[in-house]
Amino acid sequence: MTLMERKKSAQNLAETIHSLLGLKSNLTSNWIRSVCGIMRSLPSPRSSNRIGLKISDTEKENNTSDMDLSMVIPKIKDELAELSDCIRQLNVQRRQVLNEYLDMKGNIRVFCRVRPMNVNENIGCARPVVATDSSNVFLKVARGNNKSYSFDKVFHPSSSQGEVFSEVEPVIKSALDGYNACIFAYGQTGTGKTFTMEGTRDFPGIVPRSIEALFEHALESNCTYLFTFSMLEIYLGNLKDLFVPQPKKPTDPRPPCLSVQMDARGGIEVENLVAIPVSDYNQALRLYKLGCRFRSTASTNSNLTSSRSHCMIRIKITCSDAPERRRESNKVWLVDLGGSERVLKTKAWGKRLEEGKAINLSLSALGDVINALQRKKPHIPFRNSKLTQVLKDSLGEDSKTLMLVHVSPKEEDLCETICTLGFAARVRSIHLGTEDPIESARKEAAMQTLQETMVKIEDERQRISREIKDLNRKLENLMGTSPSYENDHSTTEEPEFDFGTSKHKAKDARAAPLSKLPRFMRPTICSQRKSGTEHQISEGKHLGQTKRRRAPSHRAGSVNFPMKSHSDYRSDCSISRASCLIDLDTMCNADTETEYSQDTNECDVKMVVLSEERRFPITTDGKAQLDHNMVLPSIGSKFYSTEILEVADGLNSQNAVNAAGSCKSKRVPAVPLPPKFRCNGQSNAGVSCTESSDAENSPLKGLIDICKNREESQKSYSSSSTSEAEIDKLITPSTGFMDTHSESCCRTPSLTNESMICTQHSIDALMILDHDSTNYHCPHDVACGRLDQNSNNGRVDQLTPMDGVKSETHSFEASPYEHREYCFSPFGSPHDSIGQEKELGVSTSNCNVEPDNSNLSLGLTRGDPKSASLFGKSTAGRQRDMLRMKHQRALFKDNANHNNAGMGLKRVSAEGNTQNTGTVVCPEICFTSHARNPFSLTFDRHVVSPPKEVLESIFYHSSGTGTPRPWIRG
Ligand SMILES: Nc1ncnc2c1ncn2[C@@H]1O[C@H](COP(=O)(O)OP(=O)(O)OP(=O)(O)O)[C@@H](O)[C@H]1O
Repeated sequence: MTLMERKKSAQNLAETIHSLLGLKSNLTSNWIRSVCGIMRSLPSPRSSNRIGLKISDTEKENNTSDMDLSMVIPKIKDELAELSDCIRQLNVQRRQVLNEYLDMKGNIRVFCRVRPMNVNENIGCARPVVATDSSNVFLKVARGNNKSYSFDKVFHPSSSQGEVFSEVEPVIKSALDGYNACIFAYGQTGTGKTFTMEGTRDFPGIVPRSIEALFEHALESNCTYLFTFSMLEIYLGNLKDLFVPQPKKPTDPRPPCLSVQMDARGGIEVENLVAIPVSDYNQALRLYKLGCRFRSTASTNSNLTSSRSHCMIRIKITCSDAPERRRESNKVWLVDLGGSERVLKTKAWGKRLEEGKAINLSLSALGDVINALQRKKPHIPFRNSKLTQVLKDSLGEDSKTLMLVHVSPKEEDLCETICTLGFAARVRSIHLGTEDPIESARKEAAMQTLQETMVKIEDERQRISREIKDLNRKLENLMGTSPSYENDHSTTEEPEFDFGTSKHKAKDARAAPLSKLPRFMRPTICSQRKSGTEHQISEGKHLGQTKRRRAPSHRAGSVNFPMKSHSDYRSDCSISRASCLIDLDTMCNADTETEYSQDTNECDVKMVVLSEERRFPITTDGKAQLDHNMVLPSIGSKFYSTEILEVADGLNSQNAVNAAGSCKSKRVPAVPLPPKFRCNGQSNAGVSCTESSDAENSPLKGLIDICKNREESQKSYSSSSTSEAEIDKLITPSTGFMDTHSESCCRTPSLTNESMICTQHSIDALMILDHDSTNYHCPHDVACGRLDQNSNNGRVDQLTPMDGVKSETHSFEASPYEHREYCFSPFGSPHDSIGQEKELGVSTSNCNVEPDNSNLSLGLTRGDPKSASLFGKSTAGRQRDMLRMKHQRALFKDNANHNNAGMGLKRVSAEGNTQNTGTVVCPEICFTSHARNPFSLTFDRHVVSPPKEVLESIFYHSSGTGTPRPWIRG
């Protein structure tokens, strides 16, 4: 037999056998075995794989030319189709099992996360009152009278972000299966809700991880998904789209408020909410960061960057080619709720009080709703708040809900912790000991079985995936083209639930040895502790951990709007009807306020029909109009027709808006002044100044005039030599004012020596630990009046000659994990000298006083405070800066470039420009620390303090107690 004939006969035999194999049910296994034996004995045998033909590479090389490809290829394709069907069925099974598993766990699950003590709390008197195991929280209320609360899962203080997300992951997974999902972070203010949801650059929270997981799973799937990303906040009962540019000035037209609509099937839609399609993780993250910038945050007694609203992220998922999905279009809500707060404790007033009340009301309404859902009550009070209205179709039986309750470990927060845990217990409807042990054991066993089933399904999927991969490769070789079965949805070697492969994701070291299991099924640190198999791994310490490079999120407050009904101070935004219900003078606390939820009528579902002009306000500024048009949905968009915008358009327009002056629109919380310091005729400046003839005689008059002239002529400072000369004259100390050598400070408060008092108090009250007290002063609660040159025609009449000088150098060390804004004033704390504490609320307001002759050189170093470096001072620069600091804010930023010893001092001007500089001269220093590690700040001060009456009209410090100071002495 020639080689050619042998090949031909082998081929024919193989084909014959193969066709017979199609009738395999009629053939005996012995017969197949013997035929296969014959085939193996033939030259260049063709081995058979599962049911098809397998051609070795060498043989392919030799025989491709004469093989009858038209026979082999269809068979491989048939095989692939069969395997794809298998995978599809396994997917359906997996979905069912996952859903069953989640149902058993509960469609509404409540987790608890206990915040770790921060450095300041550790060194202070606070002692932790919260102890946890994997599902219980124990409160040390009194000796022998501990309280305990049970949760679906408890994350203790050392739990990592990855651990938290591992419990959230199944919900995200089931969102891809078409279920609506809702994940909340609830808790007292300052307990770490934003940390859990947003996280930091190095410790990304649930939002970035969820986005990433969604895209990863979608990629692995064989379906085509469309994701759209939206962000809104509920601020004082109003829905605000965080992607719509906010007005830069109070007079600018405001974008219309969003309204909630319901369709015939009970689906909820937020009308006009901008939804931007995103196709990958990076796009979504960019949008998220963008939206975060417009969130309303403010400083309170409890948290320097307190969220004053509920921030809601909506990811809408649409998939039309997966009939097995629960819905064609569904949504995931990720909600960072505003912090519940006891108004009496936070001492909030005015704006902050209203915000706190609005937050408490809606949280109470949310608790009512979830409780009613849990108890399967016939009436669910969705209409009691905007929050619950928006989430109506995402809470309930057909949805997955996760509530992450956050508590503080501090003793002084015990009351709030009890309230929070009580709320959680109410939501969960289960208190410790009320669960039937037999029933829970049965449930545990069933869940265990489901877990095992899922693992089996996952194994099978992987095996078939590998086969598909092999066949595809062969097909490619035979055809010389890419495989036609590219959409095999399980081509990856990784288990479907393992997210550790993403290039964006910080890898979880614990994933490796337990990779057999989906991550959310792997034991957590808690359970490992319980079972004695604890891995001593904490977040950030993993070897080889890939850090996610996330830019630090920037926060900015909302734009100020004049509030008519409260004319004695500037305020922002409108007041909801809910907040109006409550008398501002009433001293309530959070506990009593929660009773108001049923009275709130802020939440009626309404159809807002806006005129064209209102939807698209025509401004004289063509660009502004363009911005709005680019981002707002189209006029014609009706209910359920939220326009989908191009992500690039949205981002571009936002960037344009930001560049145009987002810094300008940052919140500058205004602080009302007591009547004695308020002057007639001035309302929009924090401090009003009557015109006084004394001003004409003021030694600062020259300086004031210079400023005025400068504004009028719009000249740059540097170009005005006259100005500089005059400034020089004014600021140069003549009678020993500028003592450049540090001298020891007068520490004896003496009303007769105001300059010393002021200088010392500014440090004592704002920065230095009060060793005699168990409490700390609240350094950030600096309320500043404004001497607004525009509104006051440039006169700063109350400033009188300077009468003191101090030069000091101090070094401090900030605590880690701070993402805070600090303010301090070289003028000092006047409340002692005034003789009474001013309970004027809190603010980290800009200080817009005229440049005085205080001079600060600021330097920032990382790590060792002793090695703090000072930026050099340049006389010329200082003079320029002194003027520039008017209406400016000094902002420290943790530079990404760690090699830079100075770490970069960035100044943000009123115009939004930033410039690196080494010297700051300003009457008040405000800066934001994004530092994760301790850093130190060293400054030289040369303060010439104004006399008491000037201080009284400019600065007030609230006397917040109990709030840990962000600073410790370095
Ligand atoms: N698990 C944690 N690990 C480390 N730091 C944390 C943790 N939780 C919270 N923090 C820190 O505590 C501070 C307050 O947290 P955060 O701002 O997230 O609180 P919040 O509950 O969102 O407050 P609010 O409701 O007022 O907005 C932040 O500096 C944050 O970094």
